[in-house]
Amino acid sequence: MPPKKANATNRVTKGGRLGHGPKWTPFEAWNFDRTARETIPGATCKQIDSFYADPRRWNAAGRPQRPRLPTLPKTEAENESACITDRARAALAEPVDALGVKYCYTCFECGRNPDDPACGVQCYDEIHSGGGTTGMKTFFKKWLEIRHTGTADKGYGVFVKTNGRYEIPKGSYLGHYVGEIVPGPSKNNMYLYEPQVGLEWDTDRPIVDAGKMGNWTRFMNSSCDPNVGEAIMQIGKVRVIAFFANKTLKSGDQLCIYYGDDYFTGHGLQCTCDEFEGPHDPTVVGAGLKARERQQQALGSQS
Ligand SMILES: C[S@@+](CC[C@H](N)C(=O)[O-])C[C@H]1O[C@@H](n2cnc3c(N)ncnc32)[C@H](O)[C@@H]1O
Repeated sequence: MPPKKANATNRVTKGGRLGHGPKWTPFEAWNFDRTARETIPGATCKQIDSFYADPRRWNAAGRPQRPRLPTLPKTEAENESACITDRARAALAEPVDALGVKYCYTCFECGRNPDDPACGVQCYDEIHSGGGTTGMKTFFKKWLEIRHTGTADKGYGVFVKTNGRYEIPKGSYLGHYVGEIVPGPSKNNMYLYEPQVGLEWDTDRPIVDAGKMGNWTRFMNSSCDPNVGEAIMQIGKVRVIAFFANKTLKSGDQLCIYYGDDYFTGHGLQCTCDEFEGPHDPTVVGAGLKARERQQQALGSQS
């Protein structure tokens, strides 16, 4: 029998699945003039709404496979058995990190501390299903859109819908960064985030890589005066990088975070945000500083 021809195009269909991975749903965006919708070209990136860990990547890195994150435990009973190892459970039960810093993340849904047994995976489900108090899927569809910024360097960005009738108040929870949880150190790309997320084990920090799969937050560009701040927080048992409005967001505003001092120089790039004329290094006097001040204010106002 002749060998089967590998054909990537017919293996992946819209609405189907890529291997055992998440659902294949390419991102769509408005063009710059907002006259046409386009599927983001060249995007191998799939839309997902929770973390995904590919066992093959963990195997390749010689690491034991720990969490099965694509399907979060649905019940507390399941939570106790298959999905979370004893070690990770212990880490979660003891809300102190290796440096002795007390975690003080509170759950979005129930407002409880992560070590409170009453805060469970149902909280995470609520947020994603559009239930509960936040309904993130609905929120994005209603208020935000991905649109081309009109410049090749910045590519696509996230904007408050131009036809929105309301403003998004300062302090609003906007969403959180999801992607593939990969064993660190990961092959560098433009979409890596390196917090402690979800479960922690050994001394390795899992990295959230939104290069191949992620949600709309991966399209947020960087600004030296960001209107979106981030904080590590907790939804049920899952630790997340959550985004908040630093200021009131109005129709047409682009949502921007600050990528940090090292991002642009680290990638051999320059920032071209609207805050400063022409390409610039955010660490030059005033730029990175302003972003940090704004970030501090945002974090301060949450505690
Ligand atoms: C996380 S992605 C953001 C989404 C991206 N614009 C896209 O179309 O996929 C990061 C990349 O966006 C571009 N970018 C984001 N903010 C920028 C800025 N202030 N100046 C220049 N390029 C920026 C850079 O190419 C960067 O590597």
